[in-house]
Amino acid sequence: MSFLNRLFNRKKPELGAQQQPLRRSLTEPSPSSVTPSRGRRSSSDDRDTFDITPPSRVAPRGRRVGVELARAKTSVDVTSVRSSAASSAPESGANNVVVDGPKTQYKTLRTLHRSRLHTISLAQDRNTKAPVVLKTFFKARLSSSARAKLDAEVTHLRSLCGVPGVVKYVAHFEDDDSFHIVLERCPGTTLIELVANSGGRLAEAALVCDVLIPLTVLLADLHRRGVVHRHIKPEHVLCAPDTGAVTLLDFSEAADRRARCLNNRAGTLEYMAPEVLDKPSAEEVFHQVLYNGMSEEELPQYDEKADVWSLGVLVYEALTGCQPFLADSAADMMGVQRQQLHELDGSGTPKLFAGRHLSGEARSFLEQALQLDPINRPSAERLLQHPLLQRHWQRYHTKQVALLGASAATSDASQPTSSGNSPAPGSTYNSGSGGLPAASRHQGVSSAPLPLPRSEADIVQSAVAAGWMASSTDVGMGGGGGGGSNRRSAGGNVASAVPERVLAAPIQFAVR
Ligand SMILES: Nc1ncnc2c1ncn2[C@@H]1O[C@H](COP(=O)(O)OP(=O)(O)OP(=O)(O)O)[C@@H](O)[C@H]1O
Repeated sequence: MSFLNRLFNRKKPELGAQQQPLRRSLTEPSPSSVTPSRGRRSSSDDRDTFDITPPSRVAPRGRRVGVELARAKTSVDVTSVRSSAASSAPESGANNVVVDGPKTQYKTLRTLHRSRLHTISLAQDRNTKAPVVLKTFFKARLSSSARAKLDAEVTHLRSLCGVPGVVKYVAHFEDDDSFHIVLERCPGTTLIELVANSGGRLAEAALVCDVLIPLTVLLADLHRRGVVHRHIKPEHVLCAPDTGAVTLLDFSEAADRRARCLNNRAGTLEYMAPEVLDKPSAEEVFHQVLYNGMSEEELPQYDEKADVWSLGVLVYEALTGCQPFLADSAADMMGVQRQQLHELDGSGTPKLFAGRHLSGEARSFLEQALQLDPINRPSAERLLQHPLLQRHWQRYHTKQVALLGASAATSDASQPTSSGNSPAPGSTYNSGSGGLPAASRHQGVSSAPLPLPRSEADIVQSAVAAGWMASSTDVGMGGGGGGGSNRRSAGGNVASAVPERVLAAPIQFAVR
């Protein structure tokens, strides 16, 4: 489904003169750092992937005009590195496989997704009848580094089990041929499908309430735990607007900042932050450490702000139906990002926003999340206070409260039970959440009383005072917003201009 939708629904961005259309043919050699183009490509390894989920609904064909069929889903290959590199083999329970259950316990129902290395299937636990997702990796095709990544993924999934919004780990085990990870089957469709089924782009209110707020809440939580996902993209976000649940998938690239240095390029090219693009591949890091005697700490590093950039790309894509940055290699991508953000069209608008119908708030949000310098980019926690989220927060919360009521009326049976795993240590959302509905627990909605709704004037005034926007005319404007904020963000240091705690997010977080 997502392959078809990507193929037909996602329009190419309108390219500036400097940005060349991507028309790489399949016979054309790929750049060495990039996986070969075929099907829906993955970032994290050398898998050529094909999503074979049958289409459920298809977006209107009218939106497909001008689709670039050869638009690259360019991915960086980071798996050829040997797993013994301390830097690139993240903290993991490597080789310490715990067998949680036999394969026969799970009845495979339908294949969702297939790649050279693995198959993802819908399955059912024969004992509990619980629906699960089975990720099966073919051992013969796994390099040692791919295996190390797999172990790291399991380690992250286990340690994050119970964290609202993280796909829930159920079990993992291996047999002679394969390695299996069993996950809770999450509700909803991927964001890419949601966008496609909404006619090629999402309305701002729907995006913010159903996706952006819960996803930013989740990222803020992960970052407080030291976890950087490094693989945020629409295919890895499952959304269920009906229940308010948003689930983040694929922790194969996740890294714990407290346990290792983030110094290698990882993720999917289109969603990769500038400070990640210019890092060496995992193999190059391995080489530097092993052969040149460099220590991990000597290599340039990046942090969780990389996820904030990817979030910005995801939001742009959902609102416009186009990917903001397209290039064939990491080096090209850095140039494209700079051009799109810094080069102005005739009317003084950055090319990225030229001809885009975005509200002033949406544009301001994107300008912040897509700051080239991570120092100027707000944290996920800080973005929760952005006027774009503030404006829709009341609606988001009202919806959550309605779900709470519906859930309470039904029964207490909404307690998560499928995995039986204990909650993650230190989870801020586990205690006292028993009375919340699944969706609310899922997204960490507090049961604390709400503050009074903020008036529009309040939001505007605070946004201007906080430096999110240059003037009140930037707020709520259609057609790309005011020029003032463009000019500021192009050269200004927003971080230094933003006073602390000017805007308070209505939902309070326990910061650990
Ligand atoms: N727990 C889950 N519940 C429901 N659907 C899932 C789940 N896990 C994966 N899927 C579906 O399978 C697709 C592929 O999953 P995922 O992206 O995690 O695999 P992957 O190993 O990262 O594949 P790739 O590397 O090709 O992106 C998702 O886009 C989603 O549609």
